[in-house]
Amino acid sequence: MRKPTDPTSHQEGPKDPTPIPWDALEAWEDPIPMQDTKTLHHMVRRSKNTPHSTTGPHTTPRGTPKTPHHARRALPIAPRRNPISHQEGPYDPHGHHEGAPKLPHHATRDTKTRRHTKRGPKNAPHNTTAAPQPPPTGPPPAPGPVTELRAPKPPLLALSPPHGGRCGRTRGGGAELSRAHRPHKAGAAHAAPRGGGRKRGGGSVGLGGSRGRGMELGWLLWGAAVLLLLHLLMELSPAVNFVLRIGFYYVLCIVCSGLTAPVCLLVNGGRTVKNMRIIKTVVKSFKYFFGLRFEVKGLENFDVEGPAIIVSNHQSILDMMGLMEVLPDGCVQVGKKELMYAGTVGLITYLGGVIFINRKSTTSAKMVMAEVAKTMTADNVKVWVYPEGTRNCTGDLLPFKKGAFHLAVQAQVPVIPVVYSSFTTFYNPKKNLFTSGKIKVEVLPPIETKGLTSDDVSDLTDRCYNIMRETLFRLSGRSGEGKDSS
Ligand SMILES: CCCCC/C=C\C/C=C\CCCCCCCC(=O)SCCNC(=O)CCNC(=O)[C@H](O)C(C)(C)COP(=O)(O)OP(=O)(O)OC[C@H]1O[C@@H](n2cnc3c(N)ncnc32)[C@H](O)[C@@H]1OP(=O)(O)O
Ligand SMILES: CCCCCCCC/C=C\CCCCCCCC(=O)OC[C@@H](O)COP(=O)(O)O
Repeated sequence: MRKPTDPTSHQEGPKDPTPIPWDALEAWEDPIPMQDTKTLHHMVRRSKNTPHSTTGPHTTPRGTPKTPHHARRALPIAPRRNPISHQEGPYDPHGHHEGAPKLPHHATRDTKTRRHTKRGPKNAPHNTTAAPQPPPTGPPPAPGPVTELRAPKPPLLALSPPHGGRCGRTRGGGAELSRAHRPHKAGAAHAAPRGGGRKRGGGSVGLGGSRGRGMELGWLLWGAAVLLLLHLLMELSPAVNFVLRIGFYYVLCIVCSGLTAPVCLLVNGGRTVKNMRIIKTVVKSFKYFFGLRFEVKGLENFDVEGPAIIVSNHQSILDMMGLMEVLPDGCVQVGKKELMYAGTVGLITYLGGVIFINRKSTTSAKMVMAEVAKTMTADNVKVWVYPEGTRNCTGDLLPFKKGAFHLAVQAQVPVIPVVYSSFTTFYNPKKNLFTSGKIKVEVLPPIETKGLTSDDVSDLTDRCYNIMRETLFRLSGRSGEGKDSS
């Protein structure tokens, strides 16, 4: 591993190739990826250094990429290769699954079918208890060695393979379970409680349908009454309206993230910017729930050759909808690292390749940004930064932080400003205002940074700020304002 002699030298601009400050990056806390990549790193080291490991060959999954864990943490945006050490060979997220711990699937089946053993053959080959088992379908599963059962958890990138592996086994297991249930249903129907039989498999027709229909009607009426009450409360109280609408947005984000994460894992195999396409498709439907409309101009300005830094104003958590409305392909966002802990939302942002920064540590944030500057060109990604650094729903811009502009100058890539009109007419948490509304979005022409150095960053920041502020006021119907600001 390459070690720098001067960990602060990354600030010196593009002409001075920056050594990666490995030590400081190691110190950067990043629990979700760290946990997994540490395991990975540990496994890689052990397999390299101790080929005759006492824990056996299964402790290191075959196909594990030989990648420094901090490197993958910084910008793991290219799906099949190590985003920093590009020379280190192809990165195959699916490779882990070959070595993933394999539970002998009869273990799962045994616990679930023990109740139905009367119909099984007396000498079921894999049964270790006194009770016989139902006949196995297909070849009898071979229990793995103890070391397999104790193999370390595979890294997050290997949670769910796109082909075979766990998916295949799960399907098989499911089929056997349903077969195992059949004799139970047929033979013990008389012992089942009445309600249970009725609820499953369309039993309501045969078993007192009118009472079942009455209950269903009751539930429907209750549901309708609750909805009506909520509607009335929302009409009468702006606070209730706000809480319910924003609460619904949270629930939507959490639920959709939870549902989308497995899809991302199955389709793309792990953390990759490609997942953003899937996330975008889902999030683009959210606006219909809230009566929001977007009027977008200037999308052609995204068509720059190669990577770029996109900067935009940040008004609310609702910005996710606006972001996904225009997000170009191959673009990741810079986000605060606290997002990682937001349950399923944290998972989906992680899978989408969001670059997490620690706002409480300037040094750490700057180092992550410097790392991104190096890798974004090689990986050909665009990086979306909110230069205000926090949400601001006042209808104006906060002063810009300079991280995005340092990044652009270091990578010598253009800055593309994107401006969203003010939300204040339809969204204001202080006034409990959240109604439907129209948002105007304008993608402005790219600002070149070729030949600029770190000395030019302040000017670049001011230039961008002024253009964006002027545009914000124009889009928000406050023309004439903001022209003289600096
Ligand atoms: C399927 C259903 C899904 C449901 C929906 C769920 C999810 C959607 C999925 C994905 C979307 C995710 C979107 C995530 C969006 C998240 C948004 C945010 O989190 S915004 C907050 C985080 N972002 C930022 O803060 C970026 C802006 N900040 C900066 O750029 C900062 O500069 C910084 C790099 C963070 C550092 O900030 P800090 O306050 O610590 O320092 P200063 O800015 O004051 O800088 C100090 C000093 O250093 C110089 N500097 C800054 N950066 C650099 C650099 N890279 N290199 C060199 N020098 C640097 C700076 O100029 C200052 O010096 P001086 O004063 O002399 O100029
Ligand atoms: C197990 C823990 C469960 C935690 C529950 C999770 C709660 C969060 C769930 C859904 C919220 C959806 C948010 C979508 C992403 C929003 C990104 C965003 O806009 O973050 C704000 C950040 O830019 C600036 O933060 P601050 O203004 O500085 O603050």
